[in-house]
Amino acid sequence: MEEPIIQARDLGICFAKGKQKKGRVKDLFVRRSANQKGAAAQDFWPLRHVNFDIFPGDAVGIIGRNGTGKSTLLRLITGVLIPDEGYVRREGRVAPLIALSAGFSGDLTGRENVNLVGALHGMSSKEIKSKFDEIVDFSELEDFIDTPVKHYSSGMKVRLGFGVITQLPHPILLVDEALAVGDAAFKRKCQVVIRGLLDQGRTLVFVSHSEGDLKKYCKRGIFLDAGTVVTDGTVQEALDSYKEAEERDTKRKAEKKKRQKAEKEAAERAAAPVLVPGPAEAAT
Ligand SMILES: Nc1ncnc2c1ncn2[C@@H]1O[C@H](COP(=O)(O)OP(=O)(O)OP(=O)(O)O)[C@@H](O)[C@H]1O
Repeated sequence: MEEPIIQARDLGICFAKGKQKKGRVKDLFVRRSANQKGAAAQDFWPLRHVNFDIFPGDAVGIIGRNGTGKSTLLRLITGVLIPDEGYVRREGRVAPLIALSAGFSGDLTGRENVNLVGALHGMSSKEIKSKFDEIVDFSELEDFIDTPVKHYSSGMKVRLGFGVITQLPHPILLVDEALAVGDAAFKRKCQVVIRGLLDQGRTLVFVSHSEGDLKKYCKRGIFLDAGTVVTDGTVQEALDSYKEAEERDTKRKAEKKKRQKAEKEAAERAAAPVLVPGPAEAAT
């Protein structure tokens, strides 16, 4: 049987509310389990007991409401975050487009960032040189390639990030909402590139709120809710499950509002003074 390229088992991560997650490198030396942490009351688990297998060539959409741990899951897959429970195992390197800027340094120019990010992801200077024109051409930043990235718009950063990251030869591509900021022409170009990578047998894990994009790229969908996998099936099944959860939630909220309104009205009625007719009124 084929081996998974990404495997998550009982995966969980704990954050402290109001605090930034502990640093990765420090964490390698000071490793404490979630249960041993001090401010347990402040701890929360955006993801817990998450299990899945992703196979080479899969294109998987990660679906879920805001704050349900989709980006956190991608960060766990890349190894930027370390789980507090369970594990996520990767067979092969990851090309991550998980932040708008793809890890760029604002003070460096586009050109310097291409060299830096390419090198950080393991490209040799010869490889970067050979891909450079294609990256600049794709991102349409010829006139701005020597401008510091901090002066780029979010769309420009994503274009350059997409250009660099999709040139990496790594078998796993992670994309987090990167297409959301692009205009229609950019989206069309991305579609061609992503299709090409999938045709080469790359594996895609794709976070998006766009049903259209999810259906365009992914056959499979994982719906995350309340920190865990609720549905792992076709992208349509995961989307249906997501919509059902949304409808249930909207209904629950409406019912709660109605109940609160009724309770408030009843309390107001109970507190209102009872008007007793005076003797003159009573005589008429
Ligand atoms: N580094 C961090 N430190 C502490 N809490 C964090 C950290 N990163 C994310 N969180 C919290 O973890 C939860 C999950 O966040 P995450 O960004 O993974 O959600 P998401 O599903 O990607 O949301 P969205 O759809 O809005 O992008 C949120 O409550 C968020 O505030």
